[in-house]
Parts: sequence; structure tokens; C-alpha cells
Amino acid sequence: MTKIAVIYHSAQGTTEALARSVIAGANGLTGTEAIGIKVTGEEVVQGRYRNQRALEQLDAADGIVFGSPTFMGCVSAQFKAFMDATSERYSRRSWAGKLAAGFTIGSSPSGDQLNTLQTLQVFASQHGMLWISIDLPAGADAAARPRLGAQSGLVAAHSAAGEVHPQDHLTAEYLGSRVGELAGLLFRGAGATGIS
Ligand SMILES: Cc1cc2nc3c(=O)[nH]c(=O)nc-3n(C[C@H](O)[C@H](O)[C@H](O)COP(=O)(O)O)c2cc1C
Repeated sequence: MTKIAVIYHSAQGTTEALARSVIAGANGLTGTEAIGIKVTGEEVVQGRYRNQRALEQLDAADGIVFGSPTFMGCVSAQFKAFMDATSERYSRRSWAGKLAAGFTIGSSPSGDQLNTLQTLQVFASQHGMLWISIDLPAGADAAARPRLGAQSGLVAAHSAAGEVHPQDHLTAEYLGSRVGELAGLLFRGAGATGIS
């Protein structure tokens, strides 16, 4: 069984909604099990993220997808607390060779979300993880994914009413299925399942 974990922080629910789509995309593959882990403010005590069980769940995953809202042009403080809590794993190289990917959402189509994604990408690289991009041709994909054109991960933006765009959900599903399929190929020798 290929294991994918999606760890995310969400204050108002839009990042969580995208996380559900990433999970659904991965769970749509035969032989893949995806779980969601939500980082909450209550788990951050004096600046330290304290959920050891969550970290152990991530240890068991073949691929980890990181999700954070873009707050002031970067990951949220809660998500950064989680990132800092992985430093022992960094020292032990626990996550080296796992697959990684990321997604973020903001209120503006160009609200500096790319900096959030790049923060996630650097974080994954510090761990020696293998970063999975979005390989769809922006502007040429039949389903118009990725809507805002970012390729290094999913950049989403919600409407003025706070709604997540359906195409951003489609891209999130695609990202989940891509990470799941590649993890299956790399770690389980599973045959291609036909991402489309
Ligand atoms: C403190 C704060 C900072 C924010 N900074 C940005 C920003 O830099 N760029 C942006 O596009 N949206 C920004 N937003 C909007 C949020 O990213 C957006 O509403 C997002 O969907 C929230 O995610 P959530 O629903 O998972 O909490 C900010 C919101 C807050 C509360």
C-alpha cells in the first residue's frame, strides 16, 4: 500500500478544502491510502509544535504534501511551527528520498503565494525529499489546470465571497493523484494508473 500524507494548516477552511481534494486525488488510485493531518494553533505551545503522533504518521508516509494558507506572503505561523518541529528528522535524514509537493491559497490571484510554495520547496529540499511539480501545460490543458499557471505546486486564490474555485480543486486532485502514482512507481513498483 502506498501511503500519502497531507499536512496543512487552515484558519478559515479554504486550505482544508484543497487538502481534501489532494487526498481525494490520491485515494482515487488503487493501492494508495492518503490521510490528512491538520496543524492547529492549540498544538503550538510557546512557539513549538507538539504533535508527536502527527510527526510519526509523516514518518510512515511515502509522500508528504504540504499545505498552508499564504499569510503575509509566506506560510502561516502555525505551519512554520510544524516545520521547525521537524528538525530532529532533518538531522536523522528521516524523510530523505520521500516525495514532496505543496499547495497554498490566498485572497489575491497574485498575493505572493509563490513565496509560500518556494518556502515549502526549500523545506522539502532541506529534508532531502524529492519535489513533485505540476506537469500540466498551463494554458493548454483541456481542463484549464493549473488555473493561475504556477507549476512548482498549486497556487490557488479564493473569490471575494471566500469560495475556492472548482478548477483549483481539480488541480489539487491532480496533484494528489500525481504524488500517489509517482510514489507507487518509485516505492512499490506499481504500474501506471493513468493520470489524466
Ligand atoms: C494574517 C493574514 C495574512 C494574509 N496574507 C495574504 C497574502 O499575503 N496574500 C494573499 O493572497 N492572501 C493573504 N491572506 C488571505 C488568506 O491567505 C486567504 O484568505 C486564505 O484563503 C486563508 O486560508 P484558510 O481559509 O485556509 O485559513 C491573508 C490572510 C490573513 C488572515
